Amino acid sequence: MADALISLDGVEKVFDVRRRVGLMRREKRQVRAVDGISFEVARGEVVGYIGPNGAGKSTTIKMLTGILTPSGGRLRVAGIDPARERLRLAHRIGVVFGQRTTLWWDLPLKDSYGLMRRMYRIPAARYAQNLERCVDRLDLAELLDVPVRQLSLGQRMRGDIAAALLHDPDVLYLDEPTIGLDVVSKAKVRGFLRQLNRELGTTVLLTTHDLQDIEQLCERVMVIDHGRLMYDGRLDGLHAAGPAGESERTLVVDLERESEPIRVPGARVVRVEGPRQWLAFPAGASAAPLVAAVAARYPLVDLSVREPDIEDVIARMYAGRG
Ligand SMILES: Nc1ncnc2c1ncn2[C@@H]1O[C@H](COP(=O)(O)OP(=O)(O)OP(=O)(O)O)[C@@H](O)[C@H]1O
Repeated sequence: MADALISLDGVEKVFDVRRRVGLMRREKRQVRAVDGISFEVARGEVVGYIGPNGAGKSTTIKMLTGILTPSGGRLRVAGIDPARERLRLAHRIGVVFGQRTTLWWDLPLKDSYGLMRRMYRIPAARYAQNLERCVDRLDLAELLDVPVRQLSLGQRMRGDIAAALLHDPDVLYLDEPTIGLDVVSKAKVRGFLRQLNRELGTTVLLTTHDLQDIEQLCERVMVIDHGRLMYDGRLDGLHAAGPAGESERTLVVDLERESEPIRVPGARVVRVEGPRQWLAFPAGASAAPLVAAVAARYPLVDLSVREPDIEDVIARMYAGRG
């Protein structure tokens, strides 16, 4: 990739773990948290990095920030080896951990930002401009004088995102940025990130368990499991990556009244709740003949088609390859 901002080549991270077995004995064991991962991210991309608990996502992000040193392989961010030049890298990246704040708990938001300004030696004009943009777009004006500990989770998250952007990073790492937020706050955060990428071309690497984050923000996803890359490509391609023929869509049918499970060719009933029934059919097949068949034989009130759930598809992908 000519314009790769992030590149990993066979990156590994092995942890030595000591475990007590019985009363006296200790057992030494190695955990391969990241097991030979290679990928590149171009400037301006928004990439989702997803996988089940313990897959190795946080370990990868920690290596990309220089917090952890890889056990093997080669890694570069903006041309910098993160573990060797962590401080230089800090000026080029922004990091937001959903579960943890980088702000000073007892200080008003604006004082935290002032400290960031000094830490990163941000020139006054640039600082003023970046702060104004974040305050405006993230709705922070009313919150600047409030100590961080008094902010709600959604407000605190917006405050954290602003803090990560004051020094104009090329790359933003987001680890679960919408975890625990209500629907309105999630929408605000996602909207801001889309705008940030569109207007400033900031490259984003996003770790999340919320598949709506991925659907609304990322054109490309990488799926990691047991420290290995299982999939790297477009989101819609994930469906095709599942075991052949298993990806399904669902026809949700509302009948006039409760009835026996619907019987039509090419679909099977997977759930019944009162007058509502769910019929699964192959994702590649057209819904039209199915809808016609149901409408011809059953008294209908309403119909809708549900696309395959990405979480299901990923689960199936793991099951198929595991
Ligand atoms: N400091 C450490 N010492 C020992 N083992 C670790 C350490 N950090 C992570 N691991 C192990 O490495 C593996 C990958 O963990 P990691 O936190 O990267 O997963 P994750 O994909 O971020 O999971 P989650 O979605 O739960 O945050 C797990 O088996 C974990 O127990």
